[in-house]
Amino acid sequence: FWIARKFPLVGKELGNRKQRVKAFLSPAGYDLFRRGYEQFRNGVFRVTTDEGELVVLPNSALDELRSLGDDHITRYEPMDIKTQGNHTGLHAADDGLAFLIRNEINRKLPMVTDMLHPEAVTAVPSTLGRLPDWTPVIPARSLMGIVAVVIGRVLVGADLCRDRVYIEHTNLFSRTLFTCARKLVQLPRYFRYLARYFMPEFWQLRTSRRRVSEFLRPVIAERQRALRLGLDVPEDNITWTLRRLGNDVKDTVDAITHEQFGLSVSANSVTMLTAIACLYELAVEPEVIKDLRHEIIAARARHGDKLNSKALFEMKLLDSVMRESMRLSPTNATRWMRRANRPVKLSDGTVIPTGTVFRVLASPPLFDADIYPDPFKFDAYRFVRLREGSVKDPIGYNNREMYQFVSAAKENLQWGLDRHACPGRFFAAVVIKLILAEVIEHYDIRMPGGAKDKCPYVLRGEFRGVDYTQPLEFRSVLN
Ligand code: HEM
Repeated sequence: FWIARKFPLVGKELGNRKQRVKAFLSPAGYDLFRRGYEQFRNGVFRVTTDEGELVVLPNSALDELRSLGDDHITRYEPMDIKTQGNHTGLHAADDGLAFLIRNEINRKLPMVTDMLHPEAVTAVPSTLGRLPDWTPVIPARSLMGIVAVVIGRVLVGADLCRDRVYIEHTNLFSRTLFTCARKLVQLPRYFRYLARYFMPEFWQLRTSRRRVSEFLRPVIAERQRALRLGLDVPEDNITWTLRRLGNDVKDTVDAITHEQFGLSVSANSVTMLTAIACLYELAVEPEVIKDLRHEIIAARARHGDKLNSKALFEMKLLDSVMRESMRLSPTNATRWMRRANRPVKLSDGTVIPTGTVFRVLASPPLFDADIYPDPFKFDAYRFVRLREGSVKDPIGYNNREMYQFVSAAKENLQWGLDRHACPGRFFAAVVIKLILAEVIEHYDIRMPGGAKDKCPYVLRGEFRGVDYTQPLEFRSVLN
């Protein structure tokens, strides 16, 4: 609080600290970031949140911040506070996880896509079923399992990724971790070490860890035997990690279980929510669904009835829909949470003192009418036009491909930026495209009763996104 106090407060008129926290947690909270953006454009400001005073830096400061090293501004410490890594064991600076994503998944993306496509083709109809009439579906419930199976295909292989125990504990672990971390931060620091003995969430985390490692142990042992004998082995994370780590079964089971949970925490729910947000937008866009369906069928036909990497790249409308949907549901008003380990001096004279945890304003530029005309409208073709060059590029990038779904840029902080930009975004794009393609090709989607208006967005604190609790209606496309 004492460090943050030197920066101007947005929402001072809302009252004392308690009243400001209450306002932050209402829809008015989100507006504080827009007001800060308009009032201070290139200046630093602060907002009172339920987690304390949040220091917000302008997007323009990134030009200077991005040149500072990890020793100067760190991502890991504030992230570890969020996950309570010292207690839950899940640390942001996880080398194994980053290695797995950058060196295995990303390098083998065409192969990974070929592995995932059949999984999406099976998981979507087996979860949603055949729906001859319009049927209410809450996408968050159905898609969580589908995403876990599809991502699990890369982690634990074709046979295991559909196992109920595996899916249940992977999802349970992610949910429990964040509840556990939220409860821990409410406790006095010295008490947090004792919490593992009495907090039920810790028992759940331990149970999930134990169940998943018991589940993996025989598979890993069998895979090691096959590798020793030079037999053919499936390509998945179990094989990749064994090749990397060698033969120590105990460590390998621990390492793979740990990576498994690390990945599901960073990947499963955020990927699922990004995919689902598109369905809420499309529920009032039947013409766009038709165009997407043509695009999907045509791309598949060009590639021997497969949605491989090339086919996914060719589906520019789907890519545009995903980026436009993510723009309208950015979830967080700020991104790029960092802690200053030494003072940060900005060129306008502002000094961010040592120990300040700050974030960079991310969402107001996404609603800037100078960049995105009619910014609150869902325009499925917006990024198609920007990519193909049929409209002027408002930002003036060197390359129009910067308007792809996966492009990380200062004006699009949804993936972060530079060295810590999400390494999993290429994989996330593949998973989302494969699942959406399968859903869109085989199901019509609409609002309950065919209502013409889409669900209002939820605004609360830093959050802006679709209301994931609301049902949509699905109906099988009859051929
Ligand atoms: C739509 C889905 C996703 C979104 C919106 C997303 C968003 C982000 C963002 C904004 C960051 C940067 C944080 C920062 O700079 O402070 C990040 C980092 C990271 N993401 Fe993702 N992510 C997604 C999917 C995934 C997936 C599927 C994986 C794993 C395969 C993954 C793994 C990671 C990892 C390991 C980091 C840390 C990178 C580092 O510290 O260098 N993410 N993600």
